[in-house]
This record gives sequence, C-alpha cells and structure tokens, in this order.
Amino acid sequence: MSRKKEVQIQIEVSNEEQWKEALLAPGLLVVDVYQRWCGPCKAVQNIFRKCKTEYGDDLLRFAVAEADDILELSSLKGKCLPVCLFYSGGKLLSIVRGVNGPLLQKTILELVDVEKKKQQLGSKYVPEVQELFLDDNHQEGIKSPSSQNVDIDIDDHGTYCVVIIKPDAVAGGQVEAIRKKALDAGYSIVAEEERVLDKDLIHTLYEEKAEQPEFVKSMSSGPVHTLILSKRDKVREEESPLTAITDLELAELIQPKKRSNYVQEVDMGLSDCSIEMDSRQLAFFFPTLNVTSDTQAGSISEIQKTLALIRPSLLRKRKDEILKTIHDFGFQIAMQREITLTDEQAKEFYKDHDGTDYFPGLINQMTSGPLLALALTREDAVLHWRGLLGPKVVDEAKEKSPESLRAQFAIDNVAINQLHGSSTPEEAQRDLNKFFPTEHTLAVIKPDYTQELRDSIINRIKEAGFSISQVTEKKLTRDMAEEFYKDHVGKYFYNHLVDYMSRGPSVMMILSKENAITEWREMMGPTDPEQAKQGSPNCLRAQFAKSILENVVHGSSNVQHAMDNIMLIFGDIPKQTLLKKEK
Ligand SMILES: Nc1ncnc2c1ncn2[C@@H]1O[C@H](COP(=O)(O)OP(=O)(O)OP(=O)(O)O)[C@@H](O)[C@H]1O
Repeated sequence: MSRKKEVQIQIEVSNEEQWKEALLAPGLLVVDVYQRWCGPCKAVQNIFRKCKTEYGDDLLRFAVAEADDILELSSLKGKCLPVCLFYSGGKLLSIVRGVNGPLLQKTILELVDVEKKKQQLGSKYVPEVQELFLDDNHQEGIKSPSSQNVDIDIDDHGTYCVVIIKPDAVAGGQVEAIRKKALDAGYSIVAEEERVLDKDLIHTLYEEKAEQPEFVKSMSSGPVHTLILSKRDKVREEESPLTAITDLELAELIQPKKRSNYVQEVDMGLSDCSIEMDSRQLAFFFPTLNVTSDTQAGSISEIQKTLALIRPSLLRKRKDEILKTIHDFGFQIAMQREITLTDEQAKEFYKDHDGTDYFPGLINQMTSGPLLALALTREDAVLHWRGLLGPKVVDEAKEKSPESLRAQFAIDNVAINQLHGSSTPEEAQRDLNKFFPTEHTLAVIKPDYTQELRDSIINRIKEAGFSISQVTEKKLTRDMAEEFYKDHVGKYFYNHLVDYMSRGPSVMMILSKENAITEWREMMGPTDPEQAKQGSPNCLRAQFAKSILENVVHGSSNVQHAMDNIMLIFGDIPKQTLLKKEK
C-alpha cells in the first residue's frame, strides 16, 4: 500500500553554516524553532503549506531549526514553543509565539508584501518594518531604526500588559479590532491565545469576583482571547510616537466607554508589579512564556505544590521525555511515586466524573498499569501546570492547542488524555494527600550526644516540616540493640555497633510527614561522614558524625523497617497517637 508523500515544505537547518546560508538567501524566511523533545510543530507546517499555496512564490521560504543547534536561537531553549521567527536579508523582523494560525498567516502576508515591493521598487522602497533582536531572556527587542547598533533591554525598562478579551466580546467579533488598536498604538503582541475557562479555573484566576454568579457565567460562556503586549520605556525616553501611551490609555483605546464589559487590562509593569492576579493569569494563559523572577516581582509569585499524574500508557512509552519536559518548564519534582491503582481507588479519585460517557475509558486507562504521581513545585505551580496541559479532550487539544502537553503527549488510538493536574490549590492539597499520605519513620539520635546537639537536631527536624509524633530518651539494652541491628549480624563492625548503641541513652522519635522515610534519610546523609562531606556537606552526618560507626543519627530504610522498629521501641501504639505533635 503506498502512502501519499507530502512535499517537504521546510528546509532543515542544523548547523551554523546552514543557518547563515538560509538567512542570506533572498526573500522572506520563516523559521519554526523547536526543541528535541517535541519535534517540529505539525500544526505550523499545515499553516505554512496553506500560505505557500495561497501567496507563496520564490520570495517565501520556510525552515525548521532546533534551538540547541544554532547559537542565535539558544535563548529560546526551554521557553515558549513553538516560536516562529521571520527574517529578511538576515534581519529578524517579527516573532510569533504559539500556534496562532490567523496571526501567522497575517504576518506572512504582510511581510511577503514588503518583499514584493522591495523587488518591484528596488532601493527606492524603504519598508516601515523594524528590526528585532532576541535577548538572553528570549524577549525580542526593537533595534532602533536610527541607530541599528543600540539594543534596548526589556528587562530593565520594559512593560507587559495582559489583555483578556471576555467571551461576549470574542463572540461579538471584537478581537481583530482590539488587536489592531493595540498594534496601531505601538504595542507588539508577545503572545496570544484563546481558550475556554471552566468554573474551577475562574475561581482560581479571579478569587474576588468568583462569588458573583453573573461574572462566572459570562466568563465561562465561551472562549476568552488573551494577548500579552509589550512596549519599552527607552522608546519613551527617546520621545518616539509611543511616548505618551500608558496602560490605562491603552485600555481607553481598546474600548473607550464600556471597557470593563469587554476587556480586563492588567498592568504588568516589570519594576512595580504588585497585583498577585498578574502572575496567576500569566502562569495559566502563557505557561511557556518565561517572565523571569527578577522581571516578575518575586514576592508576588507563590511557590506552590501541585499533583501531576502521568497515566500508565504514557509512562510506559515516553517516561523520560515527559520528565525532561516537566523539568524544562521549571518544575521541581518534590515527591514521586509509581503506583498501580485498583478499580476502586481510580473510581474514588474520579468520582465526580461518574456517569459521564468517558468514565469507563478513564478508569480503564487509570488502572491499565503503574502510573506516576508527582508532587511538582514552582511559582504558581497549579496554574502553570494546568496551563501547560491544555484542553481536556485530546482531539480539541490537538486542534486548538497543538503545543499543549496533552496534544504533544497524546497516545495513538487512546481517547483519554495522558496527563492530570489539580485545578485549584485546595484540590492540589487533597490530591497530594491521596497519593502521598503521611508516612512515619523512626529517627534516633545515637548515644553520646550533648544537649546542644540534641536541640539543634530537633530544631532542624521541625524546620524541615516533620511532626514529631512521639519522642522518648531511652538506653537500649544489649538485646534490644542486637535486635535493632539484626540485619548486620556477622559483619565485622556488628559487635562494635551493638556496644555503641547500648552504651548510653538515645533520643528515639517517630517523625511524621508525607515521604518521611526518604526525606529523613536525605537529612541524615550517607552512612560514612567522609563521603557525606564530599557529596552533601549540609547533612547531619557531614556536620556532626565522628566516624562511620559513630555517625550520630539513624533512620528507617523502608516502611516495613519503620514499622518493625517503631514497634520495638514504642510498642503497639494506636495510629491516632502518631498524629499527636510534640508541643
Ligand atoms: N563499614 C562500616 N564500618 C563501621 N560501621 C559501619 C559500617 N557500615 C555501617 N556501619 C554502622 O552500622 C549502621 C547501620 O548501617 P547501615 O548500612 O544500615 O547504614 P544506615 O542505614 O545509613 O544507618 P542506620 O541504619 O544507622 O540509619 C551505620 O549507621 C553505622 O553506625
């Protein structure tokens, strides 16, 4: 059976030589910059193909380039994907982030027009197109037309403005007019997208207004269209036409009388950003746009934890890729656990979806093998992760948000999306408790400790967020010490170990926290203090242990070990007692 072969529309650029060659060829060059983990964007290719057919000629060329391969593109690594760059005569003229068909087509059309005029009028034609550059933070700057060598630094002087066009205005066909007004006013559109907000998200994004049913109803009645606009203060200093425009004036331009009915403008002044909502909205609508912490006033961004689930099919097929992607987007994995859910557990987790047509398929997916539960942390983790996931329905994700993770990591012939994320911080807490329930471990401060050392270790334990559910000071008998370290019977240090552990009182504690066993072992550090000093100088053994034998602290190695030794020291204590904290 022969498959129809599609004509290759983009040239592949994979080294500096090819890059220079592509830049210097005549006409407009549109480059789709991608990263290895996701590959070139298929949706963008389709748009390019359409443009080539409609207005393409020799003046329109397309290329794909991997951000890692070309120095000039390296600032795009791990950032907004896909990104399309538009070059003519080696100069960067425009940037479009995300798959935005209408904007890509419009930009191509406008710039092909410029190329045609250049060809017809030769040197008589002076195009009104500004040259841009990419700085280290993946922001474009405008090269001053009068002095091509002066770079304007957006980090020091730039301003973002997030414009959210509400559903009724989107439905009323206002988007194009608003975009045009913003562009005419001298703003550049850094990113834009359209998506439907569900009620949970409206609550998280607009806490204070979420109590108004009318507001929630209007915001969820259709897609909202969001734009991030940027401009530069230096341009203002140079008294260019942008001088007089403030964000408020922009809002007036956009919708002079009734603007609050249509748009909500949010000032993202990088130097004096003070509205918490800004970072939350930005995190959700543009999760891949990296407004770095020094540009996005650090104090407003809250470090949060959220639950991510990688469903079994994806985990089996592309575990490394999805973990790398999560890391590339700036998340830390605070805890992780592979678990195979029973039918009952999966149904309990998704009980709110019981009765829907997709429920049986969802439960089937969730129980088809081990899944990976992750506790992800970063600023505004809940909204960032949800923003990256994209639409819940895979077909919709592929069609409307092909760069979203649910589209990128969809599994062939599986209708259920492969990634879960909590919707709100409260739900994240509940979800995390389910997958990472409180664990108990036995911690021991071994004999010969001073009062000062004891207090300092207990302070460190509390600072790390453990609850000390039980504590006692006790001298182990020889028999108990032998039982405690029975796994080491026969080893050359066994007798010394038993002598050491039974020669004076130890502090015995039950520590409780999610992931307590692993986290306490991390705090203790490697068994041998010399090794600890090399690899983890802040751990307790690096700082306080005398030798590999007299290494200050003990911690259970696993759940069974913890249960056995808790029983040995504290007897059969009821579970509720474990949750009592030491005052
Ligand atoms: N090579 C060694 N020489 C001397 N003592 C050792 C040696 N290896 C282990 N020990 C002692 O035996 C204890 C138990 O060893 P194990 O291998 O279980 O290390 P651990 O799990 O890091 O420590 P612990 O069980 O005390 O938390 C160590 O804490 C240390 O006191």
